[in-house]
Amino acid sequence: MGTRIAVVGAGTIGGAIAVALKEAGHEVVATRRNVEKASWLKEKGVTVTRDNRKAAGEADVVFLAVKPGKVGAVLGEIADVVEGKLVISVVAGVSLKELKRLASAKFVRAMPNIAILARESFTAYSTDDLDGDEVELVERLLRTFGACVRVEEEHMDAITGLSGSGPAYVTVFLEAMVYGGLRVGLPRDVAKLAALQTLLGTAKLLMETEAHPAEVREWVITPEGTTIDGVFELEEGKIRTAVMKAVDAATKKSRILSKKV
Ligand SMILES: NC(=O)C1=CN([C@@H]2O[C@H](COP(=O)(O)OP(=O)(O)OC[C@H]3O[C@@H](n4cnc5c(N)ncnc54)[C@H](OP(=O)(O)O)[C@@H]3O)[C@@H](O)[C@H]2O)C=CC1
Ligand SMILES: O=C(O)[C@@H]1CCC=N1
Repeated sequence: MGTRIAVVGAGTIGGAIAVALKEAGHEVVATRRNVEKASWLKEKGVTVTRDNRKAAGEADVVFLAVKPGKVGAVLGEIADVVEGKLVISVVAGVSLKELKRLASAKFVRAMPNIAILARESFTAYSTDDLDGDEVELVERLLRTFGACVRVEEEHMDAITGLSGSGPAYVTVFLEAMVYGGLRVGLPRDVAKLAALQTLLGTAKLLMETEAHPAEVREWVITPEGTTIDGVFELEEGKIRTAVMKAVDAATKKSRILSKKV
């Protein structure tokens, strides 16, 4: 049976959450102030309103998806109607301790990514005072987004820097792959499909074989062949350092976001 869900803050990620849950058979009400910008949600059967208190008050589970700087005001507005309820926050950088200071709800801190739109999110979550049935409900809801893993809260900022922000890094790499293809004369549509399918296929291969990425790379590099020349250029461009620095910078930013509440 479907659960009654309110998504408070139906922007980019809140909208994706609302649609995924609606399509999984739940009753979903989504809120934002500019409701005219949420017509795509209505088309998917999500009820849209400006009324946070009514939406949260009538729901069994509330998702919180506003920006960190809005959490204090929004939780202040709905605190009494979410008392004792499950509230799943996907807000970057805001700790369970901070959330509990703002309302007496049963909080879950979760970090999905935009691949919810394709039901292929990696979502990590953390919580400390839910019973077994509540944890089961949370996982059932989060699994509608894609893969879901429970972690200690100390890892949530790093998860934000790695997989929460990750789709942005991957699209930079993908765009570069496509440009590389254009530079050596491929038609645009072929270059795009070649890059996308290569990413998808490599990820699937690594998942299925559980091989280390370095091992798969060795399978591709033929001695004196083509790939080693490409890999040589990548290493000279310090791609690994660049990606590690990107994850590090986003993690550090997540760690300071709590100060904005
Ligand atoms: N984008 C992503 O990939 C991810 C984002 N997140 C987290 O999700 C949160 C939202 O990010 P994102 O979706 O990118 O940002 P958006 O700006 O797209 O969404 C935030 C939404 O909150 C709404 N909002 C603001 N104030 C209120 C209010 N008082 N009541 C109800 N709704 C309100 C805004 O709409 P309006 O102005 O119309 O009210 C807006 O649509 C952030 O905390 C971020 O850390 C987490 C994982 C991934
Ligand atoms: O950029 C942000 O702050 C959010 C959190 C993770 C992805 N987007």
